[in-house]
Amino acid sequence: MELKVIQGVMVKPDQNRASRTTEEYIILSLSGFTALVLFPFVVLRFFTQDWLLGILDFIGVFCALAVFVLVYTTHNTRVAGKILAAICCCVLIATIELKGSEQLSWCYPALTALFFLLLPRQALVLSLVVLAAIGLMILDEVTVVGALRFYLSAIATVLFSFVFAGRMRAQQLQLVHQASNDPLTGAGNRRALEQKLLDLMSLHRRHTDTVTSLIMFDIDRFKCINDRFGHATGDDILVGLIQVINQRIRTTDQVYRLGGEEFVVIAEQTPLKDAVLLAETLRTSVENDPVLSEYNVTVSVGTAQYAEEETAFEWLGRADKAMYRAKNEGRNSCCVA
Ligand SMILES: Nc1nc2c(ncn2[C@@H]2O[C@H](COP(=O)(O)OP(=O)(O)OP(=O)(O)O)[C@@H](O)[C@H]2O)c(=O)[nH]1
Repeated sequence: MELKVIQGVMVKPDQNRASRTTEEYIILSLSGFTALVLFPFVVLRFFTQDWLLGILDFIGVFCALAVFVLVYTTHNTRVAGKILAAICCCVLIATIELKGSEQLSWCYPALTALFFLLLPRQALVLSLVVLAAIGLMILDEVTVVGALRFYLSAIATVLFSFVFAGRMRAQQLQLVHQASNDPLTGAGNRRALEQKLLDLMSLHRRHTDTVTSLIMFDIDRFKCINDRFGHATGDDILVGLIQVINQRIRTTDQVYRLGGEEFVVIAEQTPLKDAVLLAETLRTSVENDPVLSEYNVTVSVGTAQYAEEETAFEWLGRADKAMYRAKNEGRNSCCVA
């Protein structure tokens, strides 16, 4: 593949950084909304000199705003989601403890919110714990029928939310997989490679002692293989090749399909000398694989360690040139940039 073709993998950091994930939008809206809803209550409590609840609501508003600022500035949703879930539960329990069963209706929005903030199972467990705690608190206050009505409706809300959140999460994971993986081989696609390179560029800027190598390889004379055995067999060979590669690389490393029959392995925390050994292992594994060898499948490989200050495009370009040297030197070999 010529350099102009891999130019498609261009890295646009600013454009990427500007976008926010769905999780960020959910937490920003929930924290902003919580602060907005609670704020009138803070004013009301202080106005009616209900100091304890006023302070409690004020803490709720303060924490919700802190979470909003945290996510807005750092894009970190994991910690923020947990903090916001904890605030939700604490404010809910404290309000019911102070004001009694008249505040029970706040359970429904608060427990539903947990499913937006945590993983479905975490939210389910926390909701049931909170409901059990509330049950103990209101034990003397409500009639058996009242308790039954509350519990049935609250548990139904929790279960509906759990099922809905579970479905949403499964669909989201499926979409993420489809958007970042090549449908034929299951390897990461160009979009995933571009994102990985973006992350690596940012990592190298922050930690200049980071060492990363890139291994690019291309099947030799794949056109002849296709012509001789058919396109369907060619497809099977691509799938088999990725299986062989996946068996040889670390579980933390990933192989990406750059296009056609050209692939890239990003070897993190791997200096050039180790990457060269890995490249040779990959080449011999393909050559000696019992299934691939039936079709005389071999690969030409180019390896390049990331050099400080270079762009992702320059890095890929060096590996690409090394790979073409391997092709020109007779194929089924490895060259280093
Ligand atoms: N079966 C199959 N073939 C593909 C796929 N993508 C690309 N190809 C084929 O890969 C072949 C690539 O051919 P070339 O770029 O000429 O390279 P080559 O024959 O491998 O020769 P060298 O790279 O010079 O060793 C073309 O025939 C493409 O049709 C695919 O998804 N499935």
